[in-house]
Amino acid sequence: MTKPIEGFSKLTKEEKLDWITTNYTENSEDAKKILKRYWNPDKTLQQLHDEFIENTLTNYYLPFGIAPNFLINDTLYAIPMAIEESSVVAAASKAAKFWLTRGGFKTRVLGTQKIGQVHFIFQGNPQKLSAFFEEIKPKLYSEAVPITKNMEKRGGGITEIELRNKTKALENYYQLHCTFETLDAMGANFINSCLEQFANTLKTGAQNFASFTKEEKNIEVVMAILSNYVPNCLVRAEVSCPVNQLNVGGQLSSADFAQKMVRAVEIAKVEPHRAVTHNKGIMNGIDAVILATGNDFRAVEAGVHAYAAKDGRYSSLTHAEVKDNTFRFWIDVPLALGTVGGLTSLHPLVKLALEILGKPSAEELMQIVAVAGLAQNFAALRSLVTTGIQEGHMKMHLLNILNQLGATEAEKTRLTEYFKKNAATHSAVVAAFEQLRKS
Ligand SMILES: CC(C)(COP(=O)([O-])OP(=O)([O-])OC[C@H]1O[C@@H](n2cnc3c(N)ncnc32)[C@H](O)[C@@H]1OP(=O)([O-])[O-])[C@@H](O)C(=O)NCCC(=O)NCCSC(=O)C[C@@](C)(O)CC(=O)[O-]
Ligand SMILES: NC(=O)C1=CN([C@@H]2O[C@H](COP(=O)(O)OP(=O)(O)OC[C@H]3O[C@@H](n4cnc5c(N)ncnc54)[C@H](O)[C@@H]3O)[C@@H](O)[C@H]2O)C=CC1
Repeated sequence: MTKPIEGFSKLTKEEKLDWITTNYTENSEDAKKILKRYWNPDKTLQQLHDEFIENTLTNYYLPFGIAPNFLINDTLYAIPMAIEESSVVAAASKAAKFWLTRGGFKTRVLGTQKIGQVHFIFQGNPQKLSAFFEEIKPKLYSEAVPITKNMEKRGGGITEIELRNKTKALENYYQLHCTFETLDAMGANFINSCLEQFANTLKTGAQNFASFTKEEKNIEVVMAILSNYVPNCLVRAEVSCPVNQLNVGGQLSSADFAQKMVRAVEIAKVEPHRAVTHNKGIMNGIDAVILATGNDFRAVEAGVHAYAAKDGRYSSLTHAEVKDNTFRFWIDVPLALGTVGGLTSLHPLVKLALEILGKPSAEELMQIVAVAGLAQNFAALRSLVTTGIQEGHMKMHLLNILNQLGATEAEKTRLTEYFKKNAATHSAVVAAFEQLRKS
């Protein structure tokens, strides 16, 4: 059995490779070859990537693709997407092309408020705590000035600090609930630094607050951390057109298609099992742009799903209606994004993705990302209510299956042709491949 290792973090990269491949793989030399194949020959670039995280062994590639033809507020964008799943980029591109001739996407930022909290335990009189809070509130701001002064110069900073009594939820639990404007930064580090300063001011201030008893002076700060639930850092993206312009081909009339789209959204609104998949489809688009632009997809995912459940039941992030013969389809989504900070100026591909997008501000990026989510949902629903999802998805997935089977280039060409006219299920692809090899 492999023994635990002390000091792994201190080993060199080669030593780490030796240890992991010797102890956890069947063929150490083969495993090392795989890991090293992904090293970048440019040593400086490789070192940059090594230093993004800890204990780096190699790089993990994701395809970086482009979905063109996105008309957003009358500007044409080509949207970079980093994702492993086939058909997502094609679906986004198809939806962009569809709406290009129908007025494009309209977007607006509904808010940019970020949130952070100092969670603390206070055993004592709540009125005295309120009086104490009013007294130290100016100090909370002033002692944070070394952290906030540059952000304030840019027009951002701390926007509010509130004392919240949470003792009904948990005995003696209070919080400083704080809001921030972090402009083009996602803001995690800025907010956390401010919160840790607030925590110090709070604890020190309590020790010196004359009307507190000895016990009341001992405020216990449990933690100080930003919240990834940002319902007021919100963006709306929408499309609309007269129903008779919704011609999607096939048997379905434009009116029936519009009606089915609305029904599909209504089902996702009331049925959590469907809502989760519906929103997964939206996140196909959102995450891909978040990754390509070096943003924090875990933060976005956590916040988006909390928002989808804000009314007490997990529900659709998109909405659809037919009113006065107009089909309208829109999304409201919370997105705390950065176009400065984090990886944005470090990762060469991230910098390039932002350049392709016209070096957007964080607000502009919020709008682009929301559009990617909406487009993805439109494409998926369009397939679901017409041909079914498998036709298009399997068409795109075909090459993955053929690669798994070890098909040659000539075999891939023959089989791609064949599956233009035949339904591509996994078993059908395997059968056609085997047949081709026999013939
Ligand atoms: C897959 C398509 C686009 C095929 O659609 P199609 O009609 O067969 O495509 P087409 O060959 O007629 O081409 C039309 C346009 O689609 C795009 N397109 C088409 N093919 C490509 C390609 N190879 N590479 C790049 N772009 C492509 C491209 O914009 C192209 O225009 P052009 O470039 O020719 O001017 C369509 O069937 C579709 O949109 N399907 C939906 C796919 C989807 O949603 N995939 C996500 C994965 S499934 C999932 O995870 C989520 C889900 C579905 O469960 C969510 C939910 O349930 O709500
Ligand atoms: N729970 C979470 O989501 C957490 C996330 N993180 C990570 O924190 C990182 C993001 O933190 P940030 O503070 O955004 O990045 P950061 O620490 O790189 O800071 C960005 C800084 O850029 C400066 N700046 C320059 N021009 C600006 C402009 N126009 N607008 C605003 N600021 C400008 C500001 O000083 C700002 O604080 C991400 O990598 C994220 O993964 C870290 C801790 C927790």
